[in-house]
Amino acid sequence: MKLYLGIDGGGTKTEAVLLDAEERELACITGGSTNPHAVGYDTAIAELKAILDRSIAQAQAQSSSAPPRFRIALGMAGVSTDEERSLITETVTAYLSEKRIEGEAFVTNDAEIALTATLGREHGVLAIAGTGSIVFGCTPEGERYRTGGWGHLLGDEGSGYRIGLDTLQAVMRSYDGVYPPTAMTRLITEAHGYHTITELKGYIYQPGIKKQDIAHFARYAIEASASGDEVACQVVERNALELAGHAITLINKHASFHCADVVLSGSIFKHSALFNESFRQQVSAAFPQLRMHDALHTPAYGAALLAARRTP
Ligand SMILES: Nc1ncnc2c1ncn2[C@@H]1O[C@H](COP(=O)(O)OP(=O)(O)OP(=O)(O)O)[C@@H](O)[C@H]1O
Repeated sequence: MKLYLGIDGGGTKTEAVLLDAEERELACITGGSTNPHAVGYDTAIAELKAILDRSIAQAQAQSSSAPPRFRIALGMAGVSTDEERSLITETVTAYLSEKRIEGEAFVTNDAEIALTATLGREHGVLAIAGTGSIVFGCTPEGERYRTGGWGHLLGDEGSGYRIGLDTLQAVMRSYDGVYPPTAMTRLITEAHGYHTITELKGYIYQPGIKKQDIAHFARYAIEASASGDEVACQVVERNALELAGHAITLINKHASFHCADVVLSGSIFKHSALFNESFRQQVSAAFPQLRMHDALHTPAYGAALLAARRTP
């Protein structure tokens, strides 16, 4: 019996989806971040092995006959160079042999799995706004292009991280009177049990504060902007326009992208109507023939489809 496991390793969480030979979903497992640039290699690999343990235990519990054979596709945020891909492939291959499990693994990227999840194919344009951000394009002939995706220090425009950082800076500017009062201040003080917003300083400058801790604050801009808060709307719209600029640059790189399907993926597109709409308007104004789609299925499901359909 052959089973297909798709893994979407994000900056905040990792999701695994298990499909049977008929591409029916058997299980969905979630765990912590497996992005080595967000949590470090040791933690990322330990988390990946824990997710493999749980996925394989679920698969074995559901297969009554002979032990299943696995094909595993991993779409990992932050794993983009050949060296990084080899390291993850070797780690998973060694894991399978150590556990005496029959199977093979290959690493794709978080863009290809998200495109496959919605379009059922790997060509098209994808904008991801999750903890990080990237715009990715693949032509029908398999040529690949990307804009952004350089991580939180070098890029990540329009990401949860950047919106989170802008949110933190905006509430401090509002406290100083540089910006007008904003509902984000109350949302943060209430959620964190602060008496005053200045307590943020003690939290943010603690050692060990990570990219995803900053990205967490994006939710306050998203919530306040939904009620029309001026400062929050500016934060959200500015980031949507920055990511739209990346998308327009990417689309300009190849004629086939000018009338392509564009998939909008990641929690920021999902949870912020303002972000989603601002992005769509800006990009459609430049390329009116594009077809925009909100992501239909999870990227982990797309990874599992790739595991089923692509030979490593
Ligand atoms: N309910 C919510 N409301 C508003 N924002 C949210 C919500 N849930 C998550 N977010 C935002 O989305 C970010 C995570 O997005 P997502 O789950 O798409 O990323 P990820 O897959 O972990 O990361 P990536 O793919 O970028 O490495 C959080 O950091 C937060 O900023």
